[in-house]
Amino acid sequence: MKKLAVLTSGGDSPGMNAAIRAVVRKSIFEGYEVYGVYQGFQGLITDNIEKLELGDVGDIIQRGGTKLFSARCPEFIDAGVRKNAIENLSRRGIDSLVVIGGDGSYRGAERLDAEGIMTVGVPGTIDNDINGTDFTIGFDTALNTIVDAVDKIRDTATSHERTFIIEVMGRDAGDLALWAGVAGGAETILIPEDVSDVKAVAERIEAGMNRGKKHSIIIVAEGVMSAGECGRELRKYINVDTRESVLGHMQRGGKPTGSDRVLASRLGAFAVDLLKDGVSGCAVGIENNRLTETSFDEVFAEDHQIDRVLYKLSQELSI
Ligand SMILES: Nc1ncnc2c1ncn2[C@@H]1O[C@H](COP(=O)(O)OP(=O)(O)OP(=O)(O)O)[C@@H](O)[C@H]1O
Ligand SMILES: O=P(O)(O)OC[C@H]1O[C@](O)(CO)[C@@H](O)[C@@H]1O
Ligand SMILES: [Mg+2]
Repeated sequence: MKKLAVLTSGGDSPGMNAAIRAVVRKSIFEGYEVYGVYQGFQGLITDNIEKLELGDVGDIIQRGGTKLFSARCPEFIDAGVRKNAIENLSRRGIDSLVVIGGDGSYRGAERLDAEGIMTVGVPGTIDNDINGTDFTIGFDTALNTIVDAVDKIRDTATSHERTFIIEVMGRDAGDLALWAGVAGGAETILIPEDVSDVKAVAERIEAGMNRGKKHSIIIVAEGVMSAGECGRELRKYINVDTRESVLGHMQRGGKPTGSDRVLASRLGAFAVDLLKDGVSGCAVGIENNRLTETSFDEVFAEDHQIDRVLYKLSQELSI
């Protein structure tokens, strides 16, 4: 019987459980024996691998986090360490692997594929920073978590006539900041894909205040600077009552949205389809609502780009 394994790696993201469920159920549907690797690449090295049955992935589609746990495992860069991981799979007769994770996890997945384990990547990260897909699993949930926080902060910003600086995650990508800024009606969105001119931001806030505007929301992506740094910079140019709010890891938790559950289900099952057809060394994605596969080489070829049209719109709407 063909054997396939699945793992989650890197920062967890809401919807990873739905993706695990899809991989497991689709694999069994296709006649595979399926294994769960616990703690990402770490579990491959330590041989933390268990056979999964249909019932093992019941009652998880609605849960945040990952049933298989996740880890950052820096030593996986070492080919000698990976050899041990591959041996742990081969000993069980497992020749196919689904890696659910972000861009870093794809690096490990690409290596495993080159070294003899047929591997497909599924984009699971809140950062939305992966080429070959319009959306990553968890992005929509994190976006909604941020928007909810922004709405709440706006209430108190209005009452106290303050400028709030809200720092959001995204590592080197500005997608969460941009989408949350548009959805939350932020006055300013600072993303790493553009030059951040805090003096110009201060001038805009001042102009707004002169027009009678009482409060302001600035969303700053963590890849630009911290909320604290942004506040200090801003106060160099204007005398404004600011408060900073770092949303932190709450952005990674919570029930996945319906969209993330459906996306995870589609992508997880598609990854199994590809492996069944002998296709590997690639990542699955969704582009214009169509399921696509993109070779790891192509995924890595260029830096992830922000949606420039949406960014321009955000500027037009926040004057
Ligand atoms: N060059 C590489 N070679 C082999 N493995 C790698 C490489 N880069 C990263 N990895 C593995 O992938 C793991 C996850 O990578 P990383 O911490 O960048 O998270 P990610 O998958 O990008 O997810 P997220 O950004 O959402 O946290 C690393 O801890 C490491 O085990
Ligand atoms: O949970 P950790 O290891 O602190 O990592 C935080 C990072 O992980 C992410 O949440 C997901 O990549 C980033 O947005 C953030 O920079
Ligand atoms: Mg990443």
